[in-house]
Amino acid sequence: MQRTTGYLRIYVLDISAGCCVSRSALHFLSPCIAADAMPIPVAKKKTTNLDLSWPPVLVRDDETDEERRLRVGEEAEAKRVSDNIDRQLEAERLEKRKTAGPKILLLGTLAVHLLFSTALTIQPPHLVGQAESGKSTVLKNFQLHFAPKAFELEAEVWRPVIHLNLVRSVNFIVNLVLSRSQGLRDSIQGHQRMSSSVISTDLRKLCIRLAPLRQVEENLIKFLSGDESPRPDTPSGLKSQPYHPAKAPDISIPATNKWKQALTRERVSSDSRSTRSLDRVGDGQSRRILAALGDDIDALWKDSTVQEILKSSDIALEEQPGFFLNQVPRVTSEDFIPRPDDVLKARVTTIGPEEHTIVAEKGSEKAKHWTIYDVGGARGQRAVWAQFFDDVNIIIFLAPMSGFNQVLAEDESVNRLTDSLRLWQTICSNKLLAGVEFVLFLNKLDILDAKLKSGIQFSSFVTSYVDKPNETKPVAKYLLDVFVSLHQQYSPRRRKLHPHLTCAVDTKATSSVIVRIQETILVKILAETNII
Ligand SMILES: Nc1nc2c(ncn2[C@@H]2O[C@H](COP(=O)(O)OP(=O)(O)OP(=O)(O)O)[C@@H](O)[C@H]2O)c(=O)[nH]1
Ligand SMILES: [Mg+2]
Repeated sequence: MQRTTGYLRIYVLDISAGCCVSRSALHFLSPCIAADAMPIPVAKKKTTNLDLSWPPVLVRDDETDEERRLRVGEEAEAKRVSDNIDRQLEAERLEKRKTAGPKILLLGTLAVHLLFSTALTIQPPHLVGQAESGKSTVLKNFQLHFAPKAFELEAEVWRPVIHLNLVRSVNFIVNLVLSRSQGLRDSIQGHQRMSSSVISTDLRKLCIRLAPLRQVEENLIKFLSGDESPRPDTPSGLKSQPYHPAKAPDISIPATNKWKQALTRERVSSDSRSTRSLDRVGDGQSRRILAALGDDIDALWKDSTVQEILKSSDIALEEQPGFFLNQVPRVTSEDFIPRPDDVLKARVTTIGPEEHTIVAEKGSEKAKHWTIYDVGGARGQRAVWAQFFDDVNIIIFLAPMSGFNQVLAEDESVNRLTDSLRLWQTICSNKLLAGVEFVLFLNKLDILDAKLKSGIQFSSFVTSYVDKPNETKPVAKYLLDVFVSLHQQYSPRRRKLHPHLTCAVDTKATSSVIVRIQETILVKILAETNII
């Protein structure tokens, strides 16, 4: 229904027999029905000429006593039904109110990029950019914090994703080693090449023994995308990416979590821990191959030549998403059930906005619904993101501090930290969000720490950081100050900012941050309802 200037126009009207329409809705519609659903002028001031009483009285002049008795009976019944519906609706509304919880929007740099290019018609410098800030990982932390049982039940569903993460890392290394071994062109510019003679026959043989993992990668891709046909690039968005010289490829699975739902159903409908049911679920064969090759995978990762090749190529696989090579025996064992920290480390690129409802399992929040919107980086999804602005209590913005020496995957001329700062400025200055409180996660503190400890100089990339110690604490404090001052400078009006230095894969530390976010939301709600 839509109100146009001076007219009430009904575009969709379907009141079929048995259809539940509340009295208030019928009140509103009755004049239009009487006017054959034609546009009618809406009285601007006086509406008394419209009979809005219920039930609508359509009494014939020649009505007999019997007809009157029937009509009055029908009207009484109609009123009873209508009152019932109203009561039901009110009860539903109250129930919903009881369980309705906060709404949170998770934003990281890439999502904000695209979102604002639509909402404000600003043409951002780069339309594709930085992902991996940790949005989905924070979402998992919320799930673990509020609904640990549900999280644990779902953990097994992540196993094929973790296996795919692992297999892709292995295939990446094998590609790298073989390319050296065969004297193929090294596409990593500016890095020292190793001569083919450095690769021992044993290492070459090890790589050949691991060849079946290519097929495992294909199988897991098909399995997760629900695709039966052997295509390298499935329409579902889960892509078998080409070999990249410096990075093990990510997995992209479309939003809506269909793969998870499908796998959860399979898991629930069978005893998935038995080998028979594993075959039925579909990843049984991949698991058996991985279990058989576990020792070889471990040997590959621990091989000194492999480590040397990675180091000389400036590739720190352990800092890349979806890294499981340091836990090969456990992850490749046939009875592997992922632990919460494995699930947090599992990497799937989010495509499209996802709405997640978490039903709190315990405490004062029990049965409360937390709605969290996790947005990803797909270009085609940008138009729908703006709708998530409505009604959110809090926006969590994630900026990975470890990105100071990295560039965007899709635009190598842009530093990741610069990109985060620009987007933070854009989101802070957005008028639509003037009334929304922001939680800032300066994330990946652990990776920042590892990088600085390995000798990478922060000031070489952030030249304004002069003569200060190359240590985690002062660097993190410096970044925090920069983000806070941008927020102060660009917010349309004063508002609170809740900044945190985080490591989203540390569930304990993140859990205490979530408790603080809970308190923030509570204070905000109380303030809005004038209780404080
Ligand atoms: N070491 C470390 N890894 C992290 C941290 N936060 C996230 N990660 C990892 O970084 C990877 C990317 O995180 P995601 O949560 O998938 O990133 P995202 O922002 O959702 O990325 P898109 O979905 O592509 O937009 C995952 O493998 C996480 O486990 C952190 O604080 N420390
Ligand atoms: Mg994500």
